[in-house]
Amino acid sequence: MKWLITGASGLLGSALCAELNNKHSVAIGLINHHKIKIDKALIKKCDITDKNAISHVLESAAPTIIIHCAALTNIDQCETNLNLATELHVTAPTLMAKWAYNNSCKMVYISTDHLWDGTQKYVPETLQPVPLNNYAETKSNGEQQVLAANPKALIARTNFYGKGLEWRPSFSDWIISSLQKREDLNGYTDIHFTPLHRKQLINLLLDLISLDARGIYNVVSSERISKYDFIKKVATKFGLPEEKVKGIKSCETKSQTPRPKDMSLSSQKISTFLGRKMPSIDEGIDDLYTEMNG
Ligand SMILES: NC(=O)C1=CN([C@@H]2O[C@H](COP(=O)(O)OP(=O)(O)OC[C@H]3O[C@@H](n4cnc5c(N)ncnc54)[C@H](OP(=O)(O)O)[C@@H]3O)[C@@H](O)[C@H]2O)C=CC1
Ligand SMILES: Cc1cn([C@H]2C[C@H](O)[C@@H](COP(=O)(O)OP(=O)(O)O[C@H]3O[C@@H](C)C(=O)[C@@H](O)[C@H]3O)O2)c(=O)[nH]c1=O
Repeated sequence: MKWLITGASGLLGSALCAELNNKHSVAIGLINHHKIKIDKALIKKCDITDKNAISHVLESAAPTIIIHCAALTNIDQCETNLNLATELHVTAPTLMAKWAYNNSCKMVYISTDHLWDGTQKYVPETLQPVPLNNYAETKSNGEQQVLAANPKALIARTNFYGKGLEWRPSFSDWIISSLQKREDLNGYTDIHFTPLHRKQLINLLLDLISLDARGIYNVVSSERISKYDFIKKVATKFGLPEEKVKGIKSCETKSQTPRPKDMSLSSQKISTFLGRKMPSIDEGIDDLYTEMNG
């Protein structure tokens, strides 16, 4: 199999390329501004807002699977640069999805838990998105257009953490480095999510792909947790000063961009499809501990 991973210099894409190499597949990773070396992966620079550049890569690489991880993940920047968010979340993946459909290639679109107004918990795949911001709006449009162009595509809605990159610290890096420096941390008690450790996410994605899953799947943990409780759990596991973590309501900090409060997704569909329960929060944090200390 020949894999094409967009966003190979990002949190998910870099780890995916590394994992695929462990499994003896050919992985081509696309980057834009940040150079990265990944053992045995072929890394190419390609600005995916350039349609000709994408078409050239697709024709010359001829992948059998595309995993679209590239995105504008800074939510505030999506508010000020709707065009770029639309290019990355809608236009480029739709072009890839069409190519994939015509060339017997599997298309996978990585989506998010950010698509609703945050008033419901454990949201199932069937609930119509209610986007609160440009990030959510463009990711939701991207899902729809990719599926319209390619009904065999897989859309994976997720939220994940894990060791970050020099230029891209992750949510868990933020927690660990702040507490290591004994800085105070404000953890939101009113924002809930169902995150996975990135390694778990990658294993689940590979399982879904091997079974040719199509349509929308939530790829999330089995448990919902507040950001505050998650931060406290990480602190406990890593032996960091828990007393530095303060519980606050998200409205107590100034955020320019509206964000959903409850982002928890239901894991029922994927559990039924794969025939197993999704990981718990503690299992994910154990994996984080192994990753950071292994
Ligand atoms: N991180 C998270 O907490 C969550 C992420 N997601 C989704 O998961 C996916 C992966 O996210 P994550 O790994 O965090 O993303 P990152 O922000 O870590 O990485 C973004 C990637 O997109 C690439 N990129 C940006 N602009 C372009 C461009 N014009 N042309 C080519 N590549 C470009 C970047 O390349 P470069 O740096 O080289 O410019 C980088 O490799 C995304 O679809 C995101 O929406 C969903 C839920 C939570
Ligand atoms: C969670 C949290 C964040 N913060 C701060 C840190 C950070 O700079 C800012 C935004 O936090 P987050 O990065 O968690 O939130 P956000 O930017 O909303 O992260 C999102 O990323 C994208 C890509 C997604 O797809 C989402 O689902 C979501 O995880 O708020 C706190 O002060 N306390 C907290 O408890």
